[in-house]
Amino acid sequence: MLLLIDAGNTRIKWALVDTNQAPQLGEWAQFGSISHQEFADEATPWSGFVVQRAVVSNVAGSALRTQLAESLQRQNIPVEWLVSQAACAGIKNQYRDPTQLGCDRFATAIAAHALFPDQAFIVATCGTATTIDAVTAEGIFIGGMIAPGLKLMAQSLAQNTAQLPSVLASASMTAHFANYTEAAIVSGCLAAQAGAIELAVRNFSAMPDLNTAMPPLCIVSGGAAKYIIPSLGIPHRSVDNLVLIGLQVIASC
Ligand SMILES: Nc1ncnc2c1ncn2[C@@H]1O[C@H](COP(=O)(O)OP(=O)(O)O)[C@@H](O)[C@H]1O
Ligand SMILES: CC(C)(COP(=O)(O)O)[C@@H](O)C(=O)NCCC(=O)O
Ligand SMILES: [K+]
Repeated sequence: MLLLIDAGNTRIKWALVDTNQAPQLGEWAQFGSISHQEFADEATPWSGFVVQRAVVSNVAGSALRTQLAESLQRQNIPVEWLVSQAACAGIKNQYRDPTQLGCDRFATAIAAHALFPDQAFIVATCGTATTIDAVTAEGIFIGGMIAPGLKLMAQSLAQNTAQLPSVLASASMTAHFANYTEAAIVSGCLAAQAGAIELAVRNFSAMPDLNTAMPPLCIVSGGAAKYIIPSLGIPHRSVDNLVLIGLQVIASC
């Protein structure tokens, strides 16, 4: 089995790929996610399987990297740590320093380019942070935007004001003119998230040298996507676990 791990700043997503079955992208034998705390408490849901190698995207810092390295070493699983590069799997990374690009964003772009070849797209990953990245039909990663994630936005209001409570979104809530505080907070955060995504698509569509007749796709992923999508007023595709799909592409290179 090939183990794919996407260690984000809130959750660790994982998937097991049975490479003997020549699976399609996203066709996994097992997959799931655990919190950092669950992982710290020794939860390794992949440990019941025979794993030949692991490919890991870690953007959650060196302490988690050490925990992951030690855990995988205890299980005798060799690890390949993803580092963003200038080019890989059809993506040309135009970050000023290519290695500075979050490897989760790099893997996400690789995944979306593999799933939607010859398509320009904006890919929004709504996680701890919300990243919104632009990739041309030729696979050029132009660059992107980083904003606080939905939960971070709402928490920052609660932590930095005297009267605002801590609230979480629910999938039934959308950005609207709310008439009570909790809904007004969620609405404002949803409007900021959805508005940023819509602005990115609008601006990317207006770029003169996109040289494609097709308008860019809008692809949305990440743990908070289900809360933000109902407020999106533009055509979009919801695709989960793009980082893991990107790791699956990279592992097969
Ligand atoms: N009920 C909720 N309300 C708002 N945001 C939520 C809620 N549940 C999950 N989230 C969002 O999903 C994020 C986790 O999604 P994930 O893509 O796994 O993040 P990461 O990759 O940064 O670890 C949380 O940080 C939070 O922003
Ligand atoms: C922006 C991120 C924190 C997003 O991580 P996540 O929200 O998935 O935990 C991560 O992509 C990152 O650490 N990037 C490095 C800086 C950059 O991409 O420019
Ligand atoms: K992420």
